[in-house]
Amino acid sequence: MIEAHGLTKRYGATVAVDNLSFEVNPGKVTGFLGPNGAGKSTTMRMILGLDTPTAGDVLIDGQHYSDLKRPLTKVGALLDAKWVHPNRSARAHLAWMAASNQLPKNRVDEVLEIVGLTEVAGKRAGTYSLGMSQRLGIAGALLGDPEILLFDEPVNGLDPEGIVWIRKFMHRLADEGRTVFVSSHLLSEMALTAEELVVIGRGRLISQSSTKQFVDQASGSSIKVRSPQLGQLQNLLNGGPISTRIEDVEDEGKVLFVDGKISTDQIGETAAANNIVLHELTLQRGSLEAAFMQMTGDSVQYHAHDQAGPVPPTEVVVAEEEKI
Ligand SMILES: Nc1ncnc2c1ncn2[C@@H]1O[C@H](COP(=O)(O)OP(=O)(O)OP(=O)(O)O)[C@@H](O)[C@H]1O
Repeated sequence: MIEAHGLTKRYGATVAVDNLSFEVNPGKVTGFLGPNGAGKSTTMRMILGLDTPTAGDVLIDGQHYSDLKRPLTKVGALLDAKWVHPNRSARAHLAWMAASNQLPKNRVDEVLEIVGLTEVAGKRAGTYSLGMSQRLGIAGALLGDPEILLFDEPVNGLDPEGIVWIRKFMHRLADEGRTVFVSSHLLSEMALTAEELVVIGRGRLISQSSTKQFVDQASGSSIKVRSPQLGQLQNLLNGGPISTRIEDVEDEGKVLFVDGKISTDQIGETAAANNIVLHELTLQRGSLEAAFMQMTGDSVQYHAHDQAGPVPPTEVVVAEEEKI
């Protein structure tokens, strides 16, 4: 478990992390989201004792990172994939890391096998592609078989197969009961990978919740109904704590949208009890991207000049890989 309490980091006049408190629990993949410059990397560095907080505290299972005796056996991290001596082979690099934490030598070949680098383990790390370097970084994080794993942008530079591999791999690590904390710019990837989210903007906590709650709270959801008896159904539904509207939708004709505290089950049952034929009954959830834009709108430090307007809710939770 990772616990941050009032974590703050100032660099001169810049407040990189501002009174941030959150928890990352075992058994789940927790995503760490925030616009560029929000303070994600600074927070990760403070968790790992690479930066000292100006105020506040962050603990790993109740201890500061600097107090861990053999840190690699407790926390594994991938922060910067290119943080490897370019003339060292992957095997030599991992052997050096293993020796620094009194880990058995055979663990090096095990982790190389896990990340699929066995065949190139003797090559100089400087010749690796970014994707291979990411895999080497992940191998390093796994060396001590730690309970807690931190990954900063782990899918950077990976091809689609590599992205799917890392997603499944993170789920496996969480299923084994480990704490997995991962930052990414790829919202669609986070929607598939993370069950929990810590969202920050300008160094401050915006939200900590499940991914589903985050999407539902921020962008709402509505129920879409198509039926040849729309008016009749609308009359039956009106009156409760909900709102309804009928709209003309291209290629679909008239569609009833229902917002508020009502489920698709309840609407289906109301329709059946009144012999109303339904052609469609769909819960339309917002996308993670729409929720993210809405929740972090004011905290984006560097806006693009041609920034698009708010993204409307879509039926599909996950859009194709879209960058923040
Ligand atoms: N060593 C440093 N000295 C001065 N300012 C810094 C330093 N490190 C980070 N910052 C500033 O702190 C803020 C947060 O940066 P950080 O890299 O933690 O954000 P981030 O969320 O990881 O961003 P990105 O997604 O772009 O990597 C930024 O304004 C950044 O310019």
